[in-house]
Amino acid sequence: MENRWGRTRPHDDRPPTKIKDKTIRNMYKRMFFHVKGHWSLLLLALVCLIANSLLEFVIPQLTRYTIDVAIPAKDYQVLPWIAGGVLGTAVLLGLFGYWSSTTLASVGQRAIFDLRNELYRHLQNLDMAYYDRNRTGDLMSRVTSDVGMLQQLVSNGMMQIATDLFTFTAIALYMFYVDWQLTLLMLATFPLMLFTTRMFSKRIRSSFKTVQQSVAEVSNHLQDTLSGIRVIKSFANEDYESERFAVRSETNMRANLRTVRLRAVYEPIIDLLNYLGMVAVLVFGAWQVIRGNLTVGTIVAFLAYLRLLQNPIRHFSRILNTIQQSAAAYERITEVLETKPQVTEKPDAIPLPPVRGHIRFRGVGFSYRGDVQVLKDFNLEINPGKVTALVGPSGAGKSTVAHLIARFYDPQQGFITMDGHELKDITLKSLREQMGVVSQDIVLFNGTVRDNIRYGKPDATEAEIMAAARAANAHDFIVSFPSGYDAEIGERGVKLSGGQKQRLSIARAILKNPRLIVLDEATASLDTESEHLIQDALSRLLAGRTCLVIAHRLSTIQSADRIVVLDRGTIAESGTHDQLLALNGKYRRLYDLQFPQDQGEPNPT
Ligand SMILES: Nc1ncnc2c1ncn2[C@@H]1O[C@H](COP(=O)(O)OP(=O)(O)OP(=O)(O)O)[C@@H](O)[C@H]1O
Repeated sequence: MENRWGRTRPHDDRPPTKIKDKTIRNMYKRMFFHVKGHWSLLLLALVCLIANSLLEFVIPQLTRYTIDVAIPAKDYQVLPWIAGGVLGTAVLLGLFGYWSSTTLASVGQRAIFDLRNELYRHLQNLDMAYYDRNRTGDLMSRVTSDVGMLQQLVSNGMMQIATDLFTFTAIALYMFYVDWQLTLLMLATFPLMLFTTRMFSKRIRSSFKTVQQSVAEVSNHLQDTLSGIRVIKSFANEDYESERFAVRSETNMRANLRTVRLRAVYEPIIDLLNYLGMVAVLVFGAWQVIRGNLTVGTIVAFLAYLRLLQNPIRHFSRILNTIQQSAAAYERITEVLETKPQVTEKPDAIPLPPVRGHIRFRGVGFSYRGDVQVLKDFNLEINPGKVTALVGPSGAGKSTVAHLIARFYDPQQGFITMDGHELKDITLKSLREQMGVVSQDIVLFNGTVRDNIRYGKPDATEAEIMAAARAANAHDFIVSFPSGYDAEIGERGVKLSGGQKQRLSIARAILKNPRLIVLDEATASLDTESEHLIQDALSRLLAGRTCLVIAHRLSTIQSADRIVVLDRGTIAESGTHDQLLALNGKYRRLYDLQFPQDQGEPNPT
């Protein structure tokens, strides 16, 4: 299934997709669903917020009492009580405020913790085709900055709306009770505020989506260029890359400026409408006081309540930003979460019994993107305990065969069996656990040498780790490091030479001790010494197992039990080295190309 959101386009000038109100509703549902384990905390926060709203009533009432009762009655005794009442209320407001914000923050953090982990788990389970379509930087920004946006929503926006509604209704009802005419007059500005808010919210929301997309572009660029910094330096392209980065940063800056401009217009309009409400209360209220219908204290209290009533609207403009930002982020997160992996396990998939390694491809047809057929009616048998080598020109489909065995992709036609079980019928874990893949693209993780060797068997003992390192001819160079097995290797093993990295990856595979080995041979040429050590390590790795060797150089596979020559997705020839040479076909031509000096004579090495 093609993910319509999957690909991000650099320099995308198209207007951002509009976020629907439904997205916001779903987001709220989802965030509440995520905090459902923490209802008690949420309830506590709600109680504190309601207490806060109720306490807001107290100070204006005390003010009204002072002006209307205490001052005319010259009641000195009551003043310390009023002072105490105001200060006490302020202290309580502070306490409830503290409790509500800390509880909300902890609910928010937990909801985000769950969501981020779910997202990461989902990403881990998506298939390779998904990673072919999507860029790493973009996915990274979804797990980091987009999830962070939602955090804002959970801890600031979500409950604030509930309490604002509560405060608003309580105060409005009270004011109606005291003076309905004044209240109606005051509320006349609110429809205008709502209309303005709605009008701006749409624009702000879509401009936030542009901001998020531009963050993803920046992140993509960073990921590509920082991990490929060697290439950039070797081409002396630092300035060129800096310029390309500046272009992406500029898109981000412009998108941010647009949102700032929108808010800069929106907020003063709301303030103006607020003042309009105040003018109405002041003028109409004063007129009522002059006519003797209202007391001065009531007007003062009314003005204080007006501020409280307007607070939710003012908050709303701030929360609006958070909501818009989070909705944009939420949409990008759900795009990932709703993507179903194409390579899935059947509900009744069985674990593969201890593998012998009898692999059969039957009428397999495969293409990566549906346009170019990489394998066509492909039939291959790999015998257990034997070394089968795949050779052929670049792009013939050799690595694809290995990808299909590991079930990184599923074929569109035909089927593949392992010891008689169709791959689709067995669990992915049991298949991959019994395979060792040693690839030309060696990935070592940041950590110590020991951590990297142990990756295939996390519970390995020290003795097992060292035995594997010895078998891979890696022990000697490891102990020559000042901290030996505890030596930290940099990101992707940059502190090691190419040959050392290969030997570590062989040690990792030897320790895992799989029955089936897929060896995607390195094309990089190494010095003779290193080459010899690696070949020696490999022969130990392959001994007694079922092996599929994807060979780029023919020198290393001449002793294979069977050599299969691939050409444009089909098998052109197969047999032993000598049989194939005698056939005088494609293998012979490949061989003569690589060893022009021994025309006709098999190379004994
Ligand atoms: N992830 C992918 N998405 C799309 N097309 C791909 C992908 N991987 C490989 N291909 C295409 O499939 C074809 C076979 O590729 P494959 O890597 O299997 O060839 P190969 O024989 O291993 O080549 P080489 O010897 O150069 O590694 C090539 O045309 C390649 O461009």
